[in-house]
Amino acid sequence: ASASASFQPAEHPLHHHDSHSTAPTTHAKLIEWVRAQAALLEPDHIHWCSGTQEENEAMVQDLVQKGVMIPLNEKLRPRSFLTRTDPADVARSEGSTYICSQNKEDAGPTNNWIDPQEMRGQLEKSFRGCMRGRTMYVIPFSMGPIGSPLARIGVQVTDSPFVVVNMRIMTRMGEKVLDVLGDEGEFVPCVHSVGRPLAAGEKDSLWPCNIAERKVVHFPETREIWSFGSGYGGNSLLGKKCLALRIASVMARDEGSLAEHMLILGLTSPAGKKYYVAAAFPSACGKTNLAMLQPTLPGWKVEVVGDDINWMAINRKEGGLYAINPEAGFFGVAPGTSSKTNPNAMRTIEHDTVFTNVALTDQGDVWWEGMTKHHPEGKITNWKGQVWDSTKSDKNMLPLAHPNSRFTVSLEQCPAKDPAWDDPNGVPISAIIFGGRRETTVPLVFETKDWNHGVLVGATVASEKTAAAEGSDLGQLRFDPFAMLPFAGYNMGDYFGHWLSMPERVADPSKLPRIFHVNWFRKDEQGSFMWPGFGDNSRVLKWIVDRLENPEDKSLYKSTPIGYVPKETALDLTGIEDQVKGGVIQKLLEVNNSAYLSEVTKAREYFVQFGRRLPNKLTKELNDLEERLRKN
Ligand SMILES: C=CCn1c(=O)c2[nH]c(Cc3ccc(NC(C)=O)cc3)nc2n(CCCC)c1=O
Ligand SMILES: [Mn+2]
Repeated sequence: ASASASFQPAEHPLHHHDSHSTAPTTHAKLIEWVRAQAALLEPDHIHWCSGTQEENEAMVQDLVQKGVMIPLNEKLRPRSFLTRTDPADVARSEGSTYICSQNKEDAGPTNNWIDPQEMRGQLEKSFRGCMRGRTMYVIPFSMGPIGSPLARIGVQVTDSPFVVVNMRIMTRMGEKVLDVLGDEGEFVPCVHSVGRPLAAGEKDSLWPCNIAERKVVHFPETREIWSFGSGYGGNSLLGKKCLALRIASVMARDEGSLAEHMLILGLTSPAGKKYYVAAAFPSACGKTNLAMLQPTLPGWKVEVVGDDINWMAINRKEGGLYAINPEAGFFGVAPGTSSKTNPNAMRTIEHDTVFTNVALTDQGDVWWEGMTKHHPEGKITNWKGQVWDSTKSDKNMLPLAHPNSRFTVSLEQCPAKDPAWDDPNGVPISAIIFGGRRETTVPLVFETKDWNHGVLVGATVASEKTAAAEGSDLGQLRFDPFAMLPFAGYNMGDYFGHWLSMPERVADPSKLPRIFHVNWFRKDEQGSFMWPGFGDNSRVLKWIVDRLENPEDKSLYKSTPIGYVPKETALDLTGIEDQVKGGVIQKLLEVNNSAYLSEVTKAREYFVQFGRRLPNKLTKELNDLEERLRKN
């Protein structure tokens, strides 16, 4: 850890407190770092989290008693709770998220940057004394199975017990991590505060936060994370986006591995053969739904290793890339989740789940838009705590659940978890899928020609701005390279370069995963979706497996300027013939060269911002694509 990198606090004696749990006796470096934070933050108490069930129950009871966590109906949803945030603290705050590398160019044009010394001054002002009247919880946590060679350890100090409860679900947290850390072990130092010191006797609010001074700051060279003023998910559970993506992507660049915003799923064919697939999608593409897919194709099985983050490293013994899900839980978007769209998610959250900003029924259960076709009967309390009456249907109380409302639940209790979900050695990745949300132009699925072409496709992942989001520039592309736009911890041009460097790092490049692109969202002239999606996406997964198994089989694909596209006869459409009849499949698999030439133009425009940091190999891939499109 870069304990020394934290502020040089004025030498305050560490307040001697009746800490509820005992501080570790060894781990000198960790103790020193905690002392330095306590001297800066000036908490009234320090509590070293053990991670035990007893400790968790005590914290939950305390939060229930305060009204921060509302117990749900014990019969309908046992040991589950609802928490409402401050309406101003409902999502990641991208505008106040910073990558403070030594020099601005290393953060790159897609990240906010402030001079690190300037930022340290700002943080010093915000953090000094901010935990007065509160308890500083010390959370040792492992991202990845404890002791796994692919895992990384962090230690977070926070003044939010709600954060502790959620970190216990989302990470491997507590004393057992310290045993692995040992005396000299490296850990990522994470400092978090809601930014609301309490005066003696002052009553705490249900959701303390400090929106005016909210900031989430990363110092990549020293691998530090500082988050102030927000209690919300991605801003406060620092193992997730901050460590597992922004800091880990910098570590991966330096170590020759990959830290990606990807789901990992296990796919078993009717023949009983098992493949592991990773996939990156921009938001609103249903990444969690794919991770837990219930295939409609008979005999096919999908099991989930992870739905959000993927750490892949070269396996020297076996060759190729092996992946772990560094997380131990799901922090899923609730709206749109139903027994139709994701039955496995609905079964996972039947108990021991923490819900944030969903609606509360008069039965004491949760509800959100899309869970059922219609609002449930009776009175429902919306995410702001206002009571909505289905007979009056007052519009300005909608939506009842916030669009970014979440469920926090342990992966352990998912009925579709893969047997290797927590295998410390990771799982071998056979295919990487990139996806976009495109109503036009992009076919249902295609395979890229080789790794470098695959990197170009990853770099040009995009979603059309949906009517809802952007009124005017409909059909405009919103690029989200590798779905990492808010999460790459360094210059995006260099990030592309790192992906392009992988073939030189492995002994046998043919063992690298094959790269595909999918698009579930094509619409016809009437504006209806052409592809049934959901469980029927298993037909695309089957084609991908067929391609992995029989790369020479010419009946499976046609070669096009953008890559290998299924021959229509190569897609197993058993049972959905009616839904895709009348030329729909031909449209879904068609490659329109002139339409793709405008894709090339848009990509060139997008890449201008990376200047000389854009790898030449990527420019070459784009030029080759353009040449192929012009020739045909
Ligand atoms: C594994 C599933 C992936 N997937 C999809 O494959 C998918 N496809 C669509 C578009 C669509 C919507 C409705 C229907 N059908 C009916 C009956 O409404 C079909 C396709 N929406 C989809 N969604 C939901 C996106 C918002 C998060 C989705 O998650
Ligand atoms: Mn995500």
